[in-house]
Amino acid sequence: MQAIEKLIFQAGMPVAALMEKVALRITARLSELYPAQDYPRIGVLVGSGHNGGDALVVARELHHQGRQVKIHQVLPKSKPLTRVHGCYAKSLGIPFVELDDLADCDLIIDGIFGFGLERDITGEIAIAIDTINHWSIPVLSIDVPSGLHTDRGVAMGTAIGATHTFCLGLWKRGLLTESAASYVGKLELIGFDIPAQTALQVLGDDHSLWRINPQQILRSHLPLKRPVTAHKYEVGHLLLVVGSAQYAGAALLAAMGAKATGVGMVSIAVPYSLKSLLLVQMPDALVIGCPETASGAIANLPDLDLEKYQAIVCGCGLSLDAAPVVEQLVHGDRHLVLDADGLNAVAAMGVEHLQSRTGATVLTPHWGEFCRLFPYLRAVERLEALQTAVSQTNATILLKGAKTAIAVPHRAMPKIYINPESTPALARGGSGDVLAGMIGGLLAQGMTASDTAIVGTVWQAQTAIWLAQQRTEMGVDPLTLAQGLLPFLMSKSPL
Ligand SMILES: NC(=O)C1=CN([C@@H]2O[C@H](COP(=O)(O)OP(=O)(O)OC[C@H]3O[C@@H](n4cnc5c(N)ncnc54)[C@H](O)[C@@H]3O)[C@@H](O)[C@H]2O)[C@@H](O)CC1
Ligand SMILES: [K+]
Repeated sequence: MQAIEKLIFQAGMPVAALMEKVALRITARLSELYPAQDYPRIGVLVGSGHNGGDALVVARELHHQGRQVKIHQVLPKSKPLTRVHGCYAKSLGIPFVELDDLADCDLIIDGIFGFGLERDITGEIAIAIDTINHWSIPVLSIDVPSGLHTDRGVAMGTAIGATHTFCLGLWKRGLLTESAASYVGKLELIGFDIPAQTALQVLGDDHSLWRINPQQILRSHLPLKRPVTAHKYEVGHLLLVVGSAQYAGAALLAAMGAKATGVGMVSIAVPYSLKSLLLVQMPDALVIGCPETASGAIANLPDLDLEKYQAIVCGCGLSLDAAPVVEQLVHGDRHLVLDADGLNAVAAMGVEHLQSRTGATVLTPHWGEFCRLFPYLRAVERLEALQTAVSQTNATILLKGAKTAIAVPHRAMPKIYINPESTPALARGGSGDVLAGMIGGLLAQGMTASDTAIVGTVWQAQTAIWLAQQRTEMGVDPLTLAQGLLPFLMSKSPL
């Protein structure tokens, strides 16, 4: 961003004009989200740099709209442009006040730091940020919540917990990270017409990090279309290798996730004692009862011709006692989705066994499972760790979290796609089983591994958001989720 900004200024755009343009756009969007009748009193926090300059222009405009604006400057000195905006605001009679005088505001605008934050925040500014975080006043952060590292998304000492963040120009990497999720609130991009040529010059066209556009992903992939002459075995045969005496429900939830994808045929390999349970719940599935270990896990797969399956999902509720089965599948050539104990079994056998697989491999770990798979990456930043993990395994890895990241093998440098919209309603035992089944169902129907991971993630997250609006976050249990996948799609594109 700094390099792009420099080129724009070199080409002749005056710095002050760009600040004016950006701040007017911020003001326009702010006025839509926080209308004057509901938010008459505005507190504006101003730092020493151009983030503070933006905030001062917004303060001026809101003052002219007739709102009661108060400004608190956190540092005595400012950059020249910020200083002159401050002088003009004073000349208009906008009061410059102590921090505590903002406590009665309806909205706080955070213009303390943007991408110019250089070091940890300490002393009075840290105290000010912590104080604001204790108030229950909505906060709108300009560019980034002050204190958050623009690239890494970690708090530098402390950081503002924003209600809304208006990111300026281009998405900043840090805002999309897992660690930023609890600081950024709702994210919006405020564009300011960066010339495409300038962006290309700085960034090139082969980026390794992408922000998923959920609406576009859904529109272009779902519902899946099948040929009019489709035969059930032409629209995918999926095998699930799942379940144990201890975790029977996971098998069922994975199967329900798979079913929602419309896959032509679902076969479910479970320990023999679970067979009748699965059949009652999934009469359309072929249930294969397998020999069991003493603990009720799958001991081995009976003589199955794995060639007939287009994809296999392995791991949901499996238990580690079924590790030999995971090993067999990893050494096979089928497209394979590994989840839960499937991942733990691979962690025990060593991830290097994935490298030579000929079929596609999709791993769906949360961070704990990821660290078991790649213990030497535990201390590395999440997205960097993900990139290394993909390079070493040649697998598509879906790292679950508030900002699920999907990393895909791509020449020298894996590509990472971040899902920007989700809901904590999904933080619930069983959500992952549904997802693994969905990915398997899509994979069996011929979608590429990377598309299945992206489409599955987006479809699940958007369904959960939709369900949470109707039933609250408490109401999005995995069964409801699996059953909501298709009604959600219908609500998007009624037939
Ligand atoms: N993207 C762009 O091209 C545009 C950027 N603009 C704004 O400019 C911002 C960047 O402005 P700046 O480069 O002036 O940087 P900032 O406004 O983020 O802050 C830099 C100032 O903070 C001080 N500082 C940094 N870390 C500190 C710490 N830990 N404790 C105390 N002081 C600290 C620095 O000495 C410097 O004075 C963007 O975030 C955005 O809001 C807009 O004005 C217009 C367009
Ligand atoms: K800010």
